[in-house]
Amino acid sequence: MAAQVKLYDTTLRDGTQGEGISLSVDDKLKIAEKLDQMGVHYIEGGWPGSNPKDMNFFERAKDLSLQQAVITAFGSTRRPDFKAENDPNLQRILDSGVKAAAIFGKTWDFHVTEALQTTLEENVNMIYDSVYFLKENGIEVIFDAEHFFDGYKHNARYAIETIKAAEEAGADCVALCDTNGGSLPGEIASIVKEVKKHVTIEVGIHCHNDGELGVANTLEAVNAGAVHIQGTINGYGERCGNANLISVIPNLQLKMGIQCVTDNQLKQLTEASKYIHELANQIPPNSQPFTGKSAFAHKGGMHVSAVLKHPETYEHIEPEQIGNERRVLVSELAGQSNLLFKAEELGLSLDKKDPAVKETIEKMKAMEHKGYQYEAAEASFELLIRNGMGEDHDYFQLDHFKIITHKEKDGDFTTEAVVKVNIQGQSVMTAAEGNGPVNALDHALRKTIGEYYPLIQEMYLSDYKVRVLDEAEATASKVRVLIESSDGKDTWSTIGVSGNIIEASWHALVDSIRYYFMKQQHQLKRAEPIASIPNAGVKNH
Ligand SMILES: CC(=O)SCCNC(=O)CCNC(=O)[C@H](O)C(C)(C)COP(=O)(O)OP(=O)(O)OC[C@H]1O[C@@H](n2cnc3c(N)ncnc32)[C@H](O)[C@@H]1OP(=O)(O)O
Ligand SMILES: CC(=O)C(=O)O
Repeated sequence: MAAQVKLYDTTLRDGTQGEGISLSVDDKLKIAEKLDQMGVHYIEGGWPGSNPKDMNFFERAKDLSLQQAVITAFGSTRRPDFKAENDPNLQRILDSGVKAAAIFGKTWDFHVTEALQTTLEENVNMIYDSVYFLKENGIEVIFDAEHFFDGYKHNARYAIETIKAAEEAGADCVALCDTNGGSLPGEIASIVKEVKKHVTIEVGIHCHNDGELGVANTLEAVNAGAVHIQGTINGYGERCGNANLISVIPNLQLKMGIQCVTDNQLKQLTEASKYIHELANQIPPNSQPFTGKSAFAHKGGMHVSAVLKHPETYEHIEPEQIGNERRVLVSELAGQSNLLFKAEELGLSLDKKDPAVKETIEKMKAMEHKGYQYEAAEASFELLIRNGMGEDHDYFQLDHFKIITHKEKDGDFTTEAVVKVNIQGQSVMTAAEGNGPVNALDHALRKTIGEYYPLIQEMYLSDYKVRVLDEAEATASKVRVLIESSDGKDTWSTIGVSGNIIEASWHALVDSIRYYFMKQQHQLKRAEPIASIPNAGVKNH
């Protein structure tokens, strides 16, 4: 179905004006390809008059084979008292070889006299001449009416005069900008409606998010007749960012019935959002609406119970429509529905009436009260459920461990750990060194049980996090250790809590190994029977 509105993405220009966002030319090209696949109609690649990187982007973008998106260059109107044909900024736009350009001009009288320091009349001429010059050179022109809403509120007559000058000079579209991001939805709607009485060309919208209304203001503008929609992926942009297209698109399509991309493109939204976060070196916020990890994550037992009966009880759309998924979290706020959902997800057949359901929930709540947080440690939680169902994954039992840390004045810091465990009735003891207590403990435990379970060599610790649970108690407080492990293919997280960081680490470490052995049970071979090894039973290194 044909699009009823046009999506204009400015991630590569306004998005990079956001603090901490910097993209290489390669990144920009990859993002441009992704935006095209997503169904975006215009991709603002940068400002050719600003820097050599942006110029290089336009040069290399000529080799992209895009399905539909038009690469667009950004720039400003000519400088006061310059001829448009002599203005270096406008010249760079022509040099970039684009078919479309967005140029911004002043529409707020205060900005004309105070920032540009020119006359109101000269500013109108700057707009007219610049648009005319680009149109004369065969370029589609979008006039970005900078500060339009603030300008309109201060001097409506002048603001309208500026956009009429752009229209008369041949602009194809006038995009009304809420540059300072402070307007309210009602103001946006009434001003867009008013503008539509004065111009006949396409009206567009470009909102910033300073009042956290970037998306709402954009949707209001569309309701009032705007058909050209500017925004950025994930809402990157100057100060608090721009209207987030990742939210604008599904709101338009699924709530307002305004077609802008195909249903298949809509399903790529979550993947596209993450991909662009990755290239921009940003950690995706879990709570990002629509595409965040938590956008369809249900934690409260009451919610889970209802969602399992009818998802729409606590979901505003079906997560699959935008390529996201429903998740159920486990915590002290869980009810039996959370547990049953998780069990099913894990392929465990657990009946609602099974006493293990109630017992496991009670045990989990008691552990959470001690400081455990299973939401972040799904492997430990799986062990807890399986344990509740009567499964035994106790591959070894601790007898004791000792850790000695040695530091000499101005000398090296060394740590040794000795671990003694029982494996299938045998007692085994090993020592190992490490660069700290947890590392030494990990090495010693691996050596000890490695003789029996060589599989342990396949897994390793990939992340280790410690959180002090009651900072007020200082060194007497509890610590929560979260360990992430991997075998190069999968990762899993386990947890330990104790008043002692080493004991907390031990619990997380042991859960990690148990979980891996449980998952790889088919490969879990035991080494030579210990009785055949001379002096078997106790090994001292
Ligand atoms: C609302 C927006 O987001 S607009 C986009 C803002 N983005 C950026 O600024 C990023 C890219 N900018 C740059 O690389 C640089 O600012 C450049 C190359 C464009 C200009 O650099 P410089 O020539 O050193 O000027 P500088 O940045 O200090 O100031 C901007 C000048 O443009 C003028 N100007 C501002 N808006 C306009 C306009 N719409 N039309 C013409 N001139 C303008 C300013 O009055 C100022 O002129 P002045 O130097 O005579 O005071
Ligand atoms: C043009 C632009 O980025 C703005 O006015 O915010």
